[in-house]
Amino acid sequence: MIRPTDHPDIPAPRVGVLIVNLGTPDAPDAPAVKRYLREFLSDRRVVEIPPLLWQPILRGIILNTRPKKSAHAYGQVWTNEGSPLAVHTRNTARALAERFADEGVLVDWAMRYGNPSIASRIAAMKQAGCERILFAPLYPQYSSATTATANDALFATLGGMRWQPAIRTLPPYHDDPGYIDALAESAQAHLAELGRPVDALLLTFHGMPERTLHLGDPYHCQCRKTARLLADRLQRPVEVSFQSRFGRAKWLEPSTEDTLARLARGGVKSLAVMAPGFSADCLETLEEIALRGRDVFVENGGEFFGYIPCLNAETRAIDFYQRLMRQNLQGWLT
Ligand SMILES: C=CC1=C(C)c2cc3[nH]c(cc4nc(cc5[nH]c(cc1n2)c(C)c5CCC(=O)O)C(CCC(=O)O)=C4C)c(C)c3C=C
Ligand SMILES: [Fe+2]
Ligand SMILES: [Fe+2]
Repeated sequence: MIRPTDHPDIPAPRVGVLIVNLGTPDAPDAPAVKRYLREFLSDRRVVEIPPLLWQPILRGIILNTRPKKSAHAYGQVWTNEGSPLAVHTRNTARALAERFADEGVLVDWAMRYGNPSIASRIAAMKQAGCERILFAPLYPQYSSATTATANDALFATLGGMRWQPAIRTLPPYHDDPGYIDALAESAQAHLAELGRPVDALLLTFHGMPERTLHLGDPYHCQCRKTARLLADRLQRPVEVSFQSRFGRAKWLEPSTEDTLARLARGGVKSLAVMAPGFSADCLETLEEIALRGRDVFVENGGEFFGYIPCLNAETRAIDFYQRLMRQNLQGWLT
């Protein structure tokens, strides 16, 4: 007979939470951006063109032109602590780790592309005794190009492990009342800080090729639902648009750039813009929207442009994530 006391050296199985974001270059220079873009844009979930057609375009054209341009853009938003996306994701993990410390839950973070990789952090968590892991891609809306590919990378990692941890993956939280509340409170607080009322509020989401919608990707519908719930909660109308168009295919419409120009030309003088599809500020919000988007609005006759930051690692975000993770850890916490 084996009694528990026969094995006093085996530690109790631990629970871990791994929060995941898209990934970002290690430095704001062309070689680092090239490494990052090569990995990101070679993902068949992101660019759904057969590799025999796509790889020559990627390696022959895009990786020879885009890194320099993108490195310049990254340089405009880079901080002393690193890329904004990495800084906010790390700060979120640290703040959540504190909230869960008493319960012995380990909280870590990883990136789908670049560093720290999902494989390296899963290995480290297993090493630290995590036999149960909640894998949490921080994308409010599900998309094949974000949530699904993060899950793919996780399962590829598990494929190489003899003793796998048990896994739960975080579902999208685009319509979670706690998420809508956090967005609404953030919007209200930042709108008040602007010190003046705005004529319109624009919600900009990252774009996707339109065909992904027809192929059944729920992303577009989930963005629309987030927007509708947030408008209801704020009791004000909102505009919705999709940004960051890439390549020649038709992307979801209306585009953010066109919308900024249309609003300004239509007489909107003061505008607030928010990005409820991004958990953290990054190149796409800080450079594309807060800098270039502002220019488009002003060039077309707009006068005042207020950018409302993402939830990042603000206390209201951490409060929400703590509740969300706790719900998804049900039965795993003692
Ligand atoms: C090639 C097509 C792209 C698809 C499809 C796509 C979907 C998608 N992306 C995000 C979130 C982020 N994207 C970010 C950067 C970024 N995105 C693309 C292209 C596609 N994205 C590129 C080429 C880049 C790199 C920057 C550039 O060269 O312009 C980022 C920011 C990363 C950072 O380092 O700050 C995020 C976040 C979502 C949510 C999404 C689909 C729903
Ligand atoms: Fe993107
Ligand atoms: Fe962009």
